[in-house]
Amino acid sequence: DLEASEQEGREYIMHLDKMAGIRKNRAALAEWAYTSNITKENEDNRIQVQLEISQQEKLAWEETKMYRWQDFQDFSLRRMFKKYSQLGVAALPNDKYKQLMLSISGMESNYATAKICAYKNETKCDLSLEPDLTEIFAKSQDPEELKYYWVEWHKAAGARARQNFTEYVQLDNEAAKLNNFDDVAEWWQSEYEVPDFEQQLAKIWENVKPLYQQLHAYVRKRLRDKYGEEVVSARGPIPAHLLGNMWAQTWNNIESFTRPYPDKKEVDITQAMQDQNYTSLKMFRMSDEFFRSLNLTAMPEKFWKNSIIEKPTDREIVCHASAWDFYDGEDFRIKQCSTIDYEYFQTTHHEMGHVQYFLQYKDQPVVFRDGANPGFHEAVGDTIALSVSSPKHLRRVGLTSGDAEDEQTEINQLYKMGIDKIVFLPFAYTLDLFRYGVFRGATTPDDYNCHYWRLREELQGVEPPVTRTEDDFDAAAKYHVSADVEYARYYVSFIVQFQFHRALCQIAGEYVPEDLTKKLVDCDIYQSVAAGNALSNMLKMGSSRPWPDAMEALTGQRAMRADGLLEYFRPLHDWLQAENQRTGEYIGWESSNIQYC
Ligand SMILES: C=C(C[SeH])C(=O)N1CCC[C@H]1C(=O)O
Ligand SMILES: [Zn+2]
Repeated sequence: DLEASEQEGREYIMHLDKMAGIRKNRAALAEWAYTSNITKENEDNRIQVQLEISQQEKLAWEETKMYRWQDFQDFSLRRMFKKYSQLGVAALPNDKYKQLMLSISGMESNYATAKICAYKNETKCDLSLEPDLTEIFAKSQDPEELKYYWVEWHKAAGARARQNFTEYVQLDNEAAKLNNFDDVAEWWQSEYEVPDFEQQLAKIWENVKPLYQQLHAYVRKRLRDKYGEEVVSARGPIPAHLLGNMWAQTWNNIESFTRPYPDKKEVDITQAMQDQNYTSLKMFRMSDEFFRSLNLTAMPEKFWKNSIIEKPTDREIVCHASAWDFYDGEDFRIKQCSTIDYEYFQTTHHEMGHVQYFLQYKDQPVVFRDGANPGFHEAVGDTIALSVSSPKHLRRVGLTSGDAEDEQTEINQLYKMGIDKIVFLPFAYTLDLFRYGVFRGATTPDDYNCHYWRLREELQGVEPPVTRTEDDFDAAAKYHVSADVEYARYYVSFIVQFQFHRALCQIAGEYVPEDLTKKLVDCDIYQSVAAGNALSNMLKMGSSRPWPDAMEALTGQRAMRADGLLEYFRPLHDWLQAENQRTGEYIGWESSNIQYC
């Protein structure tokens, strides 16, 4: 009868979940070994382990079909079975599975080991993306030098990945179909468990776009003032290589010469960190201390022993920052190639947020040890970093002596946050709108680069520094495209982190709507146990409930909405409108004169 089989089902799934934890631990160790020491031997071992594990997953998957779990009464039990009833890429036959793994690791190792020759010194050809090109893009104000490095990187990391990428699309779509999805786009979106996910993304963009266009217009004017009409036009897109970042995804590196009130005290946190002899370990210790001040969990001993927080000198590794759960309840790690600057100070909090989530849900069944949705996982660390980057907190830790808040300083502060958070949204939206089209077959290989730039121009208002053709494949010059990492998670994160931040600030008594002494922009939840407990209650849930339940637990809202972000940046939006009116700057952009289709 149903009762017995539900009890049998419970015993079975708890056993299967335990076995899954052991498999995931083994897979993570093999992947860590490879990405922290890129050798052919470690790549072969990683693929061998993934193949063996996929066999075991197939057997377990066959067994779950013996239970009529759809009729079970217990919500959690049904949810566990539902998740285990989806096999994933292991549904591919062995040879195709192996081919898919090879095409992805081929792209990822190409990206991680790509070396570029120095500008005006063709004999020095050992420059890496991290830290070399990243530092050049942060500091150089020479359009020709930036153009050179932009072109070389997109050749080495983008064009060279086109063949593997085309194969990956084909095989990953086959895996999607074996999981009863039309294509990978539908598979990725199923992670968000809402039927109108893509419409929600579009709605949010409509809400944020007016603010973005004002910020884009202001920045374009300031760049035109600096580089001249020949380099930056009055009404066209902004050339992508002038924005302080290889992908123009955040523009914080051009703050020093574009901020609204340049005569107000300069808040150069990178300089302050270097003057105070910050180390990578100090950044991690400070972040860990912030989480502990909220009554959240301290990093365990193994974390400090096993993490890699600086680029090794004796081997090649995947430098792109990552956080790792080894699913044994005690081994959690971060791998990143830290440099001592504001950007990596933020990244450290971002990655520590992932590990805090791992720690908070470590007692859930393995299958629920995940973010409520992928965007939630990306939002934890950033939410904490919103407090850390407030003038109040930076003064508390001695990173700025910034004068008391006045109107102009507040606009400078909101501008600094806006060129990080607002400008990121159209970039993130573009990356997965592009890949949705690719997976659906709407964008074919002979259109890949043209479609990519058409979207970037339409949504982000940027253009490539030089003509592009289909010999290029610029999308893969971004880590997540070369590493098969879905990107809508960051778009979701940059929206929900402001809903989380607002809720936490109210709980901490740091933000009181209409009370001008308790503004959202000044909020710092540091040492608020009440805020920490509220955050912990949401994080402990992992993916055991649909994400609207988790969102409601913390914010009282059940939907992701732009209102948190728009409320935070309201004063900046008003200022930008007035400023662009004053200068007569054209809002928006006409089509580019650069040939790319
Ligand atoms: C820091 C990570 C690792 Se999950 C990352 O990839 N991020 C963090 C913000 C956006 C995105 C990027 O770098 O493109
Ligand atoms: Zn992340």
